Amino acid sequence: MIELKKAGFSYGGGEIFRDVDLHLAQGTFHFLTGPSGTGKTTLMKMCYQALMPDSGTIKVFGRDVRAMNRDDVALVRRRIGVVHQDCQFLNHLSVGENVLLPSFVAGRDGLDDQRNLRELLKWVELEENIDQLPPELSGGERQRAALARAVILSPEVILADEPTGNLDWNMAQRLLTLLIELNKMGKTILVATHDMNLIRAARPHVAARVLRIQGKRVHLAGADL
Ligand SMILES: Nc1ncnc2c1ncn2[C@@H]1O[C@H](COP(=O)(O)OP(=O)(O)OP(=O)(O)O)[C@@H](O)[C@H]1O
Repeated sequence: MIELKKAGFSYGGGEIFRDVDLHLAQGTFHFLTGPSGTGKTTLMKMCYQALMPDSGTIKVFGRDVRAMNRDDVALVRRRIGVVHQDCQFLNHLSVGENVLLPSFVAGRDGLDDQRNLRELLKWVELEENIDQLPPELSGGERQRAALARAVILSPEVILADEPTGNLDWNMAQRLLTLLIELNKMGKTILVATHDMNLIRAARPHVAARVLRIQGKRVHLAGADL
């Protein structure tokens, strides 16, 4: 689904990645770890074309990102759901409107998605919160709303950036369970996290691989976590 070959990236003078190889095959579940500031968010942005590599290639759904025009990028992005580290809600819109936002941005008439909305909010246990504003939600509720928004267009790939970062352990486990459910439905999942306990908790339920950013490259970690 997403493949990086010898990809390099710098912010101005600051090199973040050099010769990164990465392959997220269909239906796989990966965790992405690494100390703060090593580039987890940056790598995710490269995967959904918010950032272009300076060198090497990135293929998304088999297509080289450099060969895509803006329309191609927009179409590809609908196939990738993103849970941003800070959720990125529009605080003047309700939870329901925020979850439906990708549908409006994609120019869909929204009817099917509105039918999906209630199902989706039920799935993340937020059906009572549909008319609330994002600032009125707890941290765990916000993360679950962000997950609902990431999957409203039924993407094939879900990228979640520290989705459990500010949550207590029970809430983190609930969110992990939702991500594992999505993977069992065939979705390809990449979760950036600092939390080794989260990775250990996933082990009995999903054959997740662990990627570690080290020395500006992405390494497959061993089983010794
Ligand atoms: N827009 C930007 N311009 C310049 N430097 C940036 C920009 N965004 C991130 N960086 C730098 O790039 C490096 C990687 O940042 P990134 O946010 O990808 O790391 P991270 O591993 O996700 O960190 P954290 O775990 O703290 O969220 C950091 O040193 C950061 O300061």
